[in-house]
Amino acid sequence: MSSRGNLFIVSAPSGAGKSSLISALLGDKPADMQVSVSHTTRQPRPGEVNGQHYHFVAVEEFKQLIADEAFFEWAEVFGNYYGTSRRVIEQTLAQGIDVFLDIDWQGAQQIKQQMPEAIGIFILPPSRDELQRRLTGRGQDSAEVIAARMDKAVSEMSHYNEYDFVIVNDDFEIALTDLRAIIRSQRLTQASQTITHSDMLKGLLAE
Ligand SMILES: Nc1nc2c(ncn2[C@@H]2O[C@H](COP(=O)(O)OP(=O)(O)O)[C@@H](O)[C@H]2O)c(=O)[nH]1
Ligand SMILES: Nc1ncnc2c1ncn2[C@@H]1O[C@H](COP(=O)(O)OP(=O)(O)O)[C@@H](O)[C@H]1O
Repeated sequence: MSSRGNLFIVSAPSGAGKSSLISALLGDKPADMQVSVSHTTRQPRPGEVNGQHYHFVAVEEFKQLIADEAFFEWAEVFGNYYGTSRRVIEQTLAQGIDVFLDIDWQGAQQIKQQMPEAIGIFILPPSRDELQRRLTGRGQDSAEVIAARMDKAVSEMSHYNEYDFVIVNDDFEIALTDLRAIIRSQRLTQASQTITHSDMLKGLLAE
């Protein structure tokens, strides 16, 4: 008997390292974890693949998906729309696979309202200076976009206390170990396991 997967929400200010952490976590494609691929109306960055990093869609298409109630949650971030497909999440969780949502605090609030058992994880950078360095070092955005992202970072970070867990991504390997520990501990909760109904437990507790 397989149990339902856990839903993990991972949020952070842009540049804090959440994509890197999620990629490292799912690097060798474990069968029991998947990252949700969002829809967005923003332009792809160099190297981004449609259907892999995001489903890149036009504004009209996104609005139609909203009207069709196709999204579990959606939000406007940096002037673009982003949304999480409801059907894919439901199907994946039903297969017993854990799902990771890389979404902002607005989306996290919507998910928590609909699914309070979802686990919220917030990633913080060690300092503002380091955040600026990482955004610049990534080399994917113009100076103007980076300045806008830095402005947004402070308001984004003010939502850290709405999450169940907070990870400071200073040393990458430590942050990754912390992330793995959260997932592991969540899988060991009774609610995540079918252990209470298992033959093993019946055998252990039999009079
Ligand atoms: N609410 C919501 N936010 C999303 C979704 N997908 C991505 N985001 C957030 O949108 C913000 C911008 O993402 P992106 O353009 O990829 O830039 P990045 O933050 O530099 O990786 C980040 O905070 C993401 O977590 C989504 O489906 N829903
Ligand atoms: N712990 C870390 N120390 C130094 N650089 C990091 C660390 N974590 C991530 N980075 C780098 O910072 C940049 C932003 O990381 P990224 O994962 O794209 O952030 P986000 O998805 O949160 O926007 C990338 O160039 C990444 O390699």
